[in-house]
Order: sequence, then C-alpha cells, then structure tokens
Amino acid sequence: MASSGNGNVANGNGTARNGLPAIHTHKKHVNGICHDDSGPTVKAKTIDELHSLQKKKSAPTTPVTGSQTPFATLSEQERQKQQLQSISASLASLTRETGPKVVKGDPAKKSESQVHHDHHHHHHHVATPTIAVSDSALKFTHVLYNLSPAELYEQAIKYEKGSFITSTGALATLSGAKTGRSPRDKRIVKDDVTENELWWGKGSPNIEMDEHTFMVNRERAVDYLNSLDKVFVNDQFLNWDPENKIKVRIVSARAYHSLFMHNMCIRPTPEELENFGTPDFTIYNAGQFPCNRYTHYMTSSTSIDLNLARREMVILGTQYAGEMKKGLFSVMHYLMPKRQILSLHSGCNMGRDGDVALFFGLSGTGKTTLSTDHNRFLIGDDEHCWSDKGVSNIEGGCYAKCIDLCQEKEPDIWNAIRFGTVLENVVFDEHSREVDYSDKSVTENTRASYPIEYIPNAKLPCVGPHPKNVILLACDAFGVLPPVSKLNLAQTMYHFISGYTALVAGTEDGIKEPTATFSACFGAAFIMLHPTKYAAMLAEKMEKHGATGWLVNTGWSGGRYGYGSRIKLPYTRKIIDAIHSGSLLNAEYKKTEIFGFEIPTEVEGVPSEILDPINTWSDKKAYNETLLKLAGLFKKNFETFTNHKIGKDNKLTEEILAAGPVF
Ligand SMILES: Nc1ncnc2c1ncn2[C@@H]1O[C@H](COP(=O)(O)OP(=O)(O)OP(=O)(O)O)[C@@H](O)[C@H]1O
Ligand SMILES: O=C([O-])CC(=O)C(=O)O
Ligand SMILES: [Ca+2]
Ligand SMILES: [Mn+2]
Repeated sequence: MASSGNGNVANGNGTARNGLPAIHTHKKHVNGICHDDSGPTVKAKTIDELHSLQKKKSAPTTPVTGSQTPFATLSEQERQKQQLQSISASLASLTRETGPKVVKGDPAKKSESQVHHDHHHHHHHVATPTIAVSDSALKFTHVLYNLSPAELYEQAIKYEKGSFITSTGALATLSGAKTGRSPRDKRIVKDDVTENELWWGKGSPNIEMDEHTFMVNRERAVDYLNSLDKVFVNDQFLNWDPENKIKVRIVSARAYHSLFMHNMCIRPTPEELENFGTPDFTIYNAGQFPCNRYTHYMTSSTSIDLNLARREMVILGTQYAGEMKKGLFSVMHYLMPKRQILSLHSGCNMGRDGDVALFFGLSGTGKTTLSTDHNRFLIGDDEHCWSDKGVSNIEGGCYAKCIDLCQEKEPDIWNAIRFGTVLENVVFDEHSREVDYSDKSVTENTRASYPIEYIPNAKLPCVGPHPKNVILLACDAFGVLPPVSKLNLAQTMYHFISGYTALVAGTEDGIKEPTATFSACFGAAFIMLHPTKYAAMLAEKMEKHGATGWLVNTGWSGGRYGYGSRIKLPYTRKIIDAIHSGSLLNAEYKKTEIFGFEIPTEVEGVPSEILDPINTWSDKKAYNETLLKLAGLFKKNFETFTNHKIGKDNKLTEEILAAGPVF
C-alpha cells in the first residue's frame, strides 16, 4: 500500500525533509530509523516495478509441453508473427506493394510496445515480432487484438468522448450522428456472378456499385485506419452450427465498435483463436471518416459497401454499430442458401421439452422481447439459420431495444445491462449514472448489446432441433389485425413474403397516420436473393417438419394509433405461452372476413373480447374501413410477387396468391 504521505516521511536521521524535527510516534525504533510497519511492504523498489507487478502476463494459449512433438506446434513467437502478418495483410493498401508495419499493443504504453527496438529483455516480456517490409509509412499501426471487455472499457473511457460507466456497470456510448442503419447507403458490388445471383431492381435492398468504386472506398478506409495510432482487430465467428461456422475479422477505430462486436459475434476460445488463420470475411469500419462524394455512386457522406467476391465490407461515414451486425447478416443471407441453409431474421427459443419456436418480425415488433422468456431457453434474438439438422443462432449476443425498458416487464433484459454491455445513445443522470430509459433526447432507437450468456436461461451452444412453431409478429398500428391468428402453410408464406408491420413514425408531435411497411421475409434490407427463394425454403422446411404458422399482432387494439392502445405485453406473453404449450392448436376457432384468419375464441389469461378486434372498436364503420384499407395495401404490395414461382411445385404459388385478403 502506498503511504498516505501525511507527515511521516522520515529521512533516516530523525529530521523530516523540510528540516523540522520528526514527529515521534510510538512505533518501534531500530537503529534510530522509524519504520512504518502497519502492514507488509510491497515487493518492489520503484513505482515502475510496482506497476509491472500488477499485471500478470496472460499464459500462452498452447502449452509448450504435452503429447505433441515440438515440431507440430509453432513457437509462441512464430505464432504471433503469423498473426501479425495476417493482420498486416488485411490492412494492406492495394495500390502499394506491402502491408503496413503493425505491432501489437497500446501505443500509450511505449515501454511495452517498443521493447523490440532495444536488445535487452525485460524479464517477463515476450518480444513482439514486427513485419519489416513496409512502404506505406514510417510509423507503426498499433493493433489492439481481441481485447477483453475490461481493456475495451478503459480504451473507450480514455479516448472516446461520450463513454461512461452507468450505475449498473454498462458502457454508455454515443454512436454519433447516425443512431440507426442507413439502408439507402448500402451498396453491393455487381459483377458477373452477383449480377445473376442476387436480387436487383424494384423492391430489392441491393443498390449496385462497381468493383472499381469499391476499391476506391476500400483504399480510403484502409488509409484512414492506417493513419491512426491504433486500430482494434476482432477475430470471431458467426453461426453456432460447427459445420457452417464463418470466420470474421473486424478492423475498427473505436473501442465501442470492438466491444459491440465482441458481444454480438461468437467469441473464440483461446485454442480457436490460435488456429484462426485467415478470416473468411473482413469488415473495415472507418465510420468516423466520410466517403468522398466525388466518388462515383456516392449520394451522401455515408457508404456501406459489400463485396462478396473479395469477402469484404467497408463502412464510411456512419458509426452506428448495427451496420456491422446487419452487414454480416446480409453476407449470411448469401452464403447460407448456397448450402441449402435458410437464413432468417428471427428470434428463437426452446421449451423444456425441446419445442422450438421462431419469431419473425420487422424492427420493433417483439423478436427480442418475446424470445427472451424466463420459462424457456433462449437460442437467439435476431439472426438464425435453419439447416437439415435444426436451428442455429448466427450471433453470440443480443441487441435489445431499450426505449421505455421496464424491470418488471422485461426482467431478463434489464438484468443483462451490466458490466460488459454496450448501451447506445441512452441518457443518464450525470451524478448517479442511473439510466433514464424513457428519455429519447438522443434517439428513440436506444439499444443494449450484451453477450447471450447474460440471459440466465440461454441455450449454449445456441442450437436446437427443428421448429414446431413459426410465429410472425406484426405491430399493427391500424389496430385491425387480431392479437393471434392460426395460419395454414399458404397463409404463412403469404404473410412471410409480405413482411408487414405498421409503426408510427414520430410519437411526439401529436397523432400521426400509421404507415404500413412491407419488407419481404421480414427483413428485405438484409436479403440478397429474391424473396421467393427464402420463402420456398421456409415452406419446404415447415411442411417437412410439421411446423405451425401463427400471426401475432403486438400492436394496436381498440382502435388505430391515436384511438386504441398497444396490446399489453402480458397479454401477448399469454398468447405466446398458449402457442408454445400446444393448447392453442386445439382451441376453438372462427374465421375472419377479408383476411380469412382463424382466430381462437379463448386464450387463457387473455380477455376473450379482444381476440376479435371488431369488438374493441366502438366505431364499427371505422373498423371496417380501416380493415379494407389495410387489405388494399397488402394486395398492392403483393402485386410484384404474382409472377414468381415458388418452389418446384406451382400449386403452392397459386395457393399463396389465394391466401391473401379477399374482397
Ligand atoms: N405487446 C407487446 N409485444 C411485444 N413487444 C411490446 C409489446 N408492447 C410493447 N412492446 C415493446 O416493443 C418493443 C419490441 O422491441 P424488440 O426489441 O423486441 O424488437 P425486435 O423485433 O427485436 O426488433 P429489432 O430487429 O430491431 O431488434 C420493446 O420495446 C417492447 O417493450
Ligand atoms: O440492425 C439494427 O439496427 C437493429 C435491428 O435488429 C433491426 O433493425 O432489425
Ligand atoms: Ca431485437
Ligand atoms: Mn433485427
């Protein structure tokens, strides 16, 4: 322990430094020297030595001894060198000959990172090999490689304005000017292959760019990253299915981004990291740096560019971390269907009996809220694969909306917001650091990103058997969709392809018209192939495994937005419980007009009168008009799909077309 320095600094001859006589205490005197023996002293002679004692060197991840021969394993030094070579290759400019000089470690810690320059060895320091060849700069790019959450907290707090520790230990951050994704700035390289494979044109999220422009932006991002003192590099995995795991590398400039991806991707074990090798896909996140609007195709300062042939993604002009997560999801929407695996924008959980449910829905409809269920095992909240073996989560974490988050209604998400969790754009008390989840001052899209194991009943590894229930979520601000409907296969496909929800844009300045959103496969922003490709796969899998489809309205009841109110979360949970338990499957049903939904007459724990929405509207005429209006919007939206065949069997296509609203 350091001395508190209040007057007992003796110089050995009984006189304090300032010349005044030393104050004599009752302590023992040996040879006239006053010893402060109130506790054991440290085993260090200098402050620097003391500091060097504080941090224990992490053990090398491969035991040097063991059954393997010394020739089979690389030396620690050789392994580090290869890792740096791989990172240097990632960061290499493609217009110059060699990669930049990279060195591992924090540039702030000069004594550690530059140890390779001097020839004497510090006793507990493993000399860091460097890559000698470089023409890009004389400086080093310091690489902060797979840092731990604690290290990333320190980096964020020290160097990134707007980073704070909240009262529960989460890292509060700001994502800058962008607090949501920028779908209109997402571009895909159109080449000979993708031209034929991908979905282009009307309704498609894939805005084209050419290879050359991609390279211009890539170079811009790489040069920006190399101009920095340090970059963060994460090597991680996607997909819990061991046979279809994808290795991803994320190069970023902010600790916030590195911690976000640490949480969202699958974290490698030390052994897996050691054998990582070269990544299958690399993200260059230069979000603080804008794209150049003189560059061809650029329509704003933001560009998110995907090159499937190069297996690379470049981010310029947005720091919103969700771009990385959803960019990789797009990649999975391309890679997985090639392997006959269906990628899904859905949450997923499993009951004690192994019954799996998928929760589809657009942003804000309840995937995270409803898949996080205290009575069930969470497989994942947002991105999944459905293969011949069953379901697997693509990610290693969850990304929950936190606007109006309430401990009582969503206890598991509330409790997950602790040390290690990234809290984006929330407002907190400047002294207590208590978060006010109702505050929308920065944005309505406040988010928490946490590792999936922060949810107590997460299913690890995040895989499960074939789904029994497929629940389509819609937040219907028109208030005309029933709280729950049982769907036949054709209806499930119709609503999956439609991908409907209706949210209200601004809740602040008075009542606004709800606007219908149709997003194919409940995630048009992320799909790569034509929607009918995914729909055909879903139909085939649901049929084969006997899954039942449901449509659940998590939106308005008792009138449209401004008149009625959002269906209470406890009621929606009761409905979901009844689906899981199987009790709803055998309930009594009646068929609705127009949409032809099968709606139950009773659900345990839910007032029966709300099950048919007409009962909750006082103005029946207004109800019928609104219902017809919505049905018309569905019809109009579906026109673009009428000419597409689904699957080998044309019969299903006709059935699907007939499964929409009839009026
Ligand atoms: N009846 C209800 N059912 C579900 N969610 C509700 C209900 N009423 C209110 N909510 C709120 O709606 C929001 C649902 O958001 P959630 O995070 O689950 O969206 P998501 O589908 O996961 O979207 P994203 O893909 O953007 O992550 C939560 O804030 C939740 O508290
Ligand atoms: O990607 C995001 O920003 C959040 C999300 O899950 C979605 O919009 O579906
Ligand atoms: Ca979510
Ligand atoms: Mn999502």
